[in-house]
Amino acid sequence: MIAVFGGTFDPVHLGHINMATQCMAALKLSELRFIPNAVPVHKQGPAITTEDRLAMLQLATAHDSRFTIDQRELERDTPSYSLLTLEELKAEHPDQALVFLMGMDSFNSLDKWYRWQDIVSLCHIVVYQRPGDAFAPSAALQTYLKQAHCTEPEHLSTQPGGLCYFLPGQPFEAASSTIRNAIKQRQAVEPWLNNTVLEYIQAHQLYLSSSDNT
Ligand SMILES: Nc1ncnc2c1ncn2[C@@H]1O[C@H](COP(=O)(O)OP(=O)(O)OP(=O)(O)O)[C@@H](O)[C@H]1O
Ligand SMILES: O=C(O)c1ccc[n+]([C@@H]2O[C@H](COP(=O)([O-])O)[C@@H](O)[C@H]2O)c1
Repeated sequence: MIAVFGGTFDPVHLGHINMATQCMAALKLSELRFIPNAVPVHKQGPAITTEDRLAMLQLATAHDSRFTIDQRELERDTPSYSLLTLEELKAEHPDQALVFLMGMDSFNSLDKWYRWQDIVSLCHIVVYQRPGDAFAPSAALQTYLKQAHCTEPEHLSTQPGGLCYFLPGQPFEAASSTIRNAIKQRQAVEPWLNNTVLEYIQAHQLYLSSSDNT
């Protein structure tokens, strides 16, 4: 199975690392690829440089060699459509099932993604709970779930894509936008960040400027 975790990671936080860790355990993965995007489709562009986002992702994932970083979206200057990335991965690994990990807020808006129905047939979707984001599928997502909902993670490796699994686990309250705002207001952000990421943010004075996006 090829499992990927796409995000803006601006910055990567412990909520991301928590869900990635839970996903690796539940799906018995030998690798989970973080895929930082370059040009987010549905939100403002990152507040900091690609180099800084990538450096923090490297620091936050360094403790586990099963976490890898796939930089392909950073090399494109067009919108970071997940379908393109998944199609490339499928072409590279035609015999492997594909898994895309996301939080509940992403799942609730999945039917707004570019060619979402092609995405959900190409890969399995694995969803993690997020505090403040209740399960709220649209009618289109409910229809998808009628045939896609899967309760056994073992089933994911038995077919190439098309299933949706809700990963159990403790929700973790953290959001990159909250962290960026807190830093700008000189408030504490320690509970949400890996120590090395916090040190990097402080050393490079990230997210302090009022010109940074929030
Ligand atoms: N605390 C969390 N719990 C569950 N899922 C999360 C959490 N934080 C992020 N995610 C999920 O991780 C993916 C990447 O998230 P992203 O990098 O945009 O971080 P974010 O915290 O949502 O950022 P922002 O606050 O700027 O919107 C998304 O699918 C999102 O739903
Ligand atoms: O392909 C799309 O239309 C699409 C729309 C919204 C989000 N995504 C992807 O979903 C992942 C999480 O997005 P975000 O905005 O929460 O960082 C990230 O990999 C995005 O590129 C993809």
